Amino acid sequence: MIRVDHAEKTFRTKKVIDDMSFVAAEGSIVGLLGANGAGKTTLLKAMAGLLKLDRGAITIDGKYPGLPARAILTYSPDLDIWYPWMKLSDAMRFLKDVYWDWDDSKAQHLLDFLELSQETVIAEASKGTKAKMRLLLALSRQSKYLLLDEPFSGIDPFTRKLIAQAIVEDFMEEGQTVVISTHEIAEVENILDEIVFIHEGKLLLKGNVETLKSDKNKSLLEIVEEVYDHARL
Ligand SMILES: Nc1ncnc2c1ncn2[C@@H]1O[C@H](COP(=O)(O)OP(=O)(O)OP(=O)(O)O)[C@@H](O)[C@H]1O
Repeated sequence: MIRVDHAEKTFRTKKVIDDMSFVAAEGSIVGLLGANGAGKTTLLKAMAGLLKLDRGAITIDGKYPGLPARAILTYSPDLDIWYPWMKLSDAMRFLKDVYWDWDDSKAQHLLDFLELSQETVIAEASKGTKAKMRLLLALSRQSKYLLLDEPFSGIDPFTRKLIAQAIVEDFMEEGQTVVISTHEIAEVENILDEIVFIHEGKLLLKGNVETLKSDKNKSLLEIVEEVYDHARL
């Protein structure tokens, strides 16, 4: 379980995470939703141990982010982290050398499904292809916790839906917990179990997607838009 407990983070004078608390239960897919600048990446980085909170705490199965939790968590950032000369095969080899949970057969399956070539130089690939490569590199590890920052950004809407569904049906590990930050609410609402909707660092709405939808008799996008409009008044 990932537990976020009264998390706070300020950059210079701006509070970008403000007294945030929620839980990502084991085996669930949680959508971290919010407009540009809401604080999604900051929160994911704090979960991954890449930045320190000013107040509050995050734990992953009771362990603090960073080194203690690294063996059970994969963080896939929304940017290129590879050297410009690296081919997809170089990045795959690197991760295989570093992580014991790299799964060769899953990587091969993902190469076929996402129609990727190992020979492609990552820096030279299109935006959509880079996004698919990031997904392959993240999903080929069998880690218990998976943090995906904007995994569908740059992928066309038709393919997005297909990939989102495949993540759940074909590529998720048993009991794996996935946190996905995204703006693409309509395309992913079918795969999400829970949502955490944030705005300017504050938590506006959290809950089970099916319960929220049946309580309000609306789509997830409509519910989130309503809450967002209300918060901006
Ligand atoms: N290192 C930093 N120094 C100063 N401010 C920062 C830093 N990183 C993020 N911020 C600010 O924190 C706020 C939240 O940024 P964050 O990247 O977490 O938002 P986001 O929800 O991921 O946005 P987007 O959807 O546009 O990617 C923004 O106002 C951003 O400018």
